[in-house]
Amino acid sequence: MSVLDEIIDGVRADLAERQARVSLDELKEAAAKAPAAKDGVAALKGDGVAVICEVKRSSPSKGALAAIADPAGLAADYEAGGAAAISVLTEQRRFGGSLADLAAVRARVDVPVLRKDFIVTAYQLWEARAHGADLALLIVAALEQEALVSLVERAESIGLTPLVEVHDEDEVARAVDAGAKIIGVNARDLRTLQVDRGTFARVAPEIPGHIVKIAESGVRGPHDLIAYANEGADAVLVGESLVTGRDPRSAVSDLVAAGTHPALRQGR
Ligand SMILES: O=P(O)(O)OC[C@@H](O)[C@@H](O)c1c[nH]c2ccccc12
Repeated sequence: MSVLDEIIDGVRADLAERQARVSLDELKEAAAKAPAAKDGVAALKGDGVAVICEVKRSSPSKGALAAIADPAGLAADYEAGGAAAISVLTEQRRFGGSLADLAAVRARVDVPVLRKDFIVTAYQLWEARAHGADLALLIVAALEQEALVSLVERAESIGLTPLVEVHDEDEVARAVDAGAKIIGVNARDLRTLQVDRGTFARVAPEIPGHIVKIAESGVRGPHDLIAYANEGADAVLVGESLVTGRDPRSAVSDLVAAGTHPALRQGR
């Protein structure tokens, strides 16, 4: 069984517990009361390279990264540094996240918020919206095509912008067929947990021009952002290097400065 399969087994078990506690109707009521969803595509399409910053306590590859006692405070630092959006890991077993983290971050920042999890049912999309998310991650490798198509449609119908994650050319074709408007290319293969920073350069040319392209994982600092920008990234998604660094706000502003540098813009 791959790591991805193991993670999803755990996600399904936790999901069954929540479904036993909270009905879909209750979630829909909460979603109706949530602040209107922000436009995820617009937030990532400005001048320069948008920086999406992640609230991430641990990971299956590295174990514990940072305690993050105050996820909303961290998100506020990210926003102050110029983050275009905040990604909140809500998977509990391997990443140490929760829906409470998502709600806390949502209450604190104005930029769009992504629910980062292993979404396999529409119930989780309603949870995302009920806790104030604007975007939701859908991982192609975790879903049959039929499920992917229906989750993309459902996400959009409830106001969420799907961020569809791929890690090879075949998955790009599936994401495009499913109608993705934002595609994230994950340099980490979730089946093996190996990072290959060449993934974006290989896979991005397969993504049609009108689709927002995000380079995900393994961004250590401005030099990686610049490399991804030169390969056509509209945005980067950064977790580990921010949560393990000393000063997340200045680390984000260094990334944002690199991504808006005039020399970079000319080349894009
Ligand atoms: O911490 P990093 O290497 O900067 O990566 C962030 C993000 O890309 C990574 O957390 C991620 C990308 N896709 C995912 C899917 C599920 C869980 C986590 C992820």
